[in-house]
Amino acid sequence: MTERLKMAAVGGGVIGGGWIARFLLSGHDVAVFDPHPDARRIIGDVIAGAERAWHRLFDQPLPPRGTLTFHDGLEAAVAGADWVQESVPETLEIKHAVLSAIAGAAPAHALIGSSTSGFKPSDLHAGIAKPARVFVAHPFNPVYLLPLVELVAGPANDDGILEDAERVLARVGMKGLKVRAEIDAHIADRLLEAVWREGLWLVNDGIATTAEIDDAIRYGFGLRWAQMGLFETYRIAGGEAGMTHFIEQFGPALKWPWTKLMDVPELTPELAAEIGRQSDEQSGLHDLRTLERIRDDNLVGFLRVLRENDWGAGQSVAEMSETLRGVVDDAPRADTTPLRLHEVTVPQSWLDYNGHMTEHRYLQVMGDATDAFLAHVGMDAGYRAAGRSVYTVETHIRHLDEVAGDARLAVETLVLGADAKRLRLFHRILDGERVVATGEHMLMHVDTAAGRASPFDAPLSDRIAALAARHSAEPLPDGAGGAIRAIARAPAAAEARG
Ligand SMILES: NC(=O)C1=CN([C@@H]2O[C@H](COP(=O)(O)OP(=O)(O)OC[C@H]3O[C@@H](n4cnc5c(N)ncnc54)[C@H](O)[C@@H]3O)[C@@H](O)[C@H]2O)C=CC1
Ligand SMILES: C[N+](C)(C)CC(=O)CC(=O)[O-]
Repeated sequence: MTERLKMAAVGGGVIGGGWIARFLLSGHDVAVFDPHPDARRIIGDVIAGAERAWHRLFDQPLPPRGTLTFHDGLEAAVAGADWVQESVPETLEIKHAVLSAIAGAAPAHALIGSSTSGFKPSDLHAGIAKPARVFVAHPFNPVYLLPLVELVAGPANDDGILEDAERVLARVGMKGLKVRAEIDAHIADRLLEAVWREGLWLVNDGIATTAEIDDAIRYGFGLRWAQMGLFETYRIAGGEAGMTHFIEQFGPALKWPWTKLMDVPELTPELAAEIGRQSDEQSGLHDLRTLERIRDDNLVGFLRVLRENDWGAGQSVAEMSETLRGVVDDAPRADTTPLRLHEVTVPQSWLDYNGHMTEHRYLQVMGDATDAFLAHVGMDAGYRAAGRSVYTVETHIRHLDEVAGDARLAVETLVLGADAKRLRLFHRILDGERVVATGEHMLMHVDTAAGRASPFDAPLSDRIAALAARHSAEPLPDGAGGAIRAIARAPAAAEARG
């Protein structure tokens, strides 16, 4: 049984809303305090966008959402919480008042993270009577998609608090990065501020528009940064001689007066208005929700590729996918007959020239459903590392109906038979109520080192046998055991000539 955590969110704006969505979609309960009169609607919109993005990111059933409650007072929201996330405006006065109230009302074991972008833990602690449980947990927007959280503690914190925080964050798919020492703006905002400062100068000096600066990022180095960051990218840029050569070649330029990093242009009303005008010209054809959707779809695409390549943030997504499977396996629906273990939203890139899901994607959906089944019966990385796996030796697919982009597909799975070494699975792909395909698959258990068939190991064999026995009470599904329909073959060439 996976323990459901009790989360509290104080502040539910851009960042608080993102935390709330991530917690809920991971299956944990969230209690919210935000005095904004529209807080429920604003948070509801963020959750809807986040759920849409998660359906595109994770090709599997999501656990039932946790319970969301709104409270009129901060004390009621944080009562009984395991984790409280503070995301109120970035003003030290407000942070002190709110964090003091949280630390006074939350249980002694609660972890209290502040989303602050720039304040050090000691800045926060200076205005709090009970600072030991309050630390910096700085996320990135959109919080429900980007895994990073910078974790910073100060001298007043309990020992080991960041390690505890890391463990909780891993359960909601986030990567805690412990910052070794307190500094203003942690690590990432130092870097972001440097680029932001330079961007403001380039607009101020009339060198580039907001759109041109964004193009300079998104068509070039921004793409590199998402997957390798700064130093690994430059190591490669040093060629065969590597990083040392890169520094020799480009290091001296750092002393040239290229940048204006120590200064910031006067943010006059005129400059702010000009940046606003350029930004409207660049992005004003899309409303905020459309821009958020475009951003989320692009991020999901990157994350999916990084996951396929087992690289960077994609590893966090893969780990979260396993965590979510665990949560779903605890839910009653995992025991239904037939099993429903796999769901996927059809990306536009899966469509063919007819505008329908192309044929090999049907097999991909079935293959992923088979993997979900194998995980369900206990075939995990440890089992495979011990030299045991399954190979598919035969497949018969019936393509029954068209599937459009963005369709949410679910797969029902029956065990039609099993013996010591073989497993016969039957999948039905459903688009709502419509059966759009069926697939029947024979899988062979193998000893991968010896390269030959071998019996399933216990307890996998017992779980498969139990499911096979339960599923044998079901009528044989339509299409099971079928072969491709015969049509008359053309006469042989010689006969045709005669
Ligand atoms: N917006 C961003 O890109 C990022 C912001 N952050 C940090 O997150 C925190 C929040 O920023 P945003 O979400 O952008 O601000 P926001 O203005 O969107 O949201 C702040 C929310 O706090 C609520 N609030 C105000 N006083 C409150 C109180 N006393 N108790 C409870 N709720 C209260 C407001 O009603 C509002 O909904 C800040 O510390 C900021 O530095 C961190 C990462 C990125
Ligand atoms: C602008 N900002 C300092 C609030 C940005 C962040 O803190 C992180 C982000 O999401 O870019």
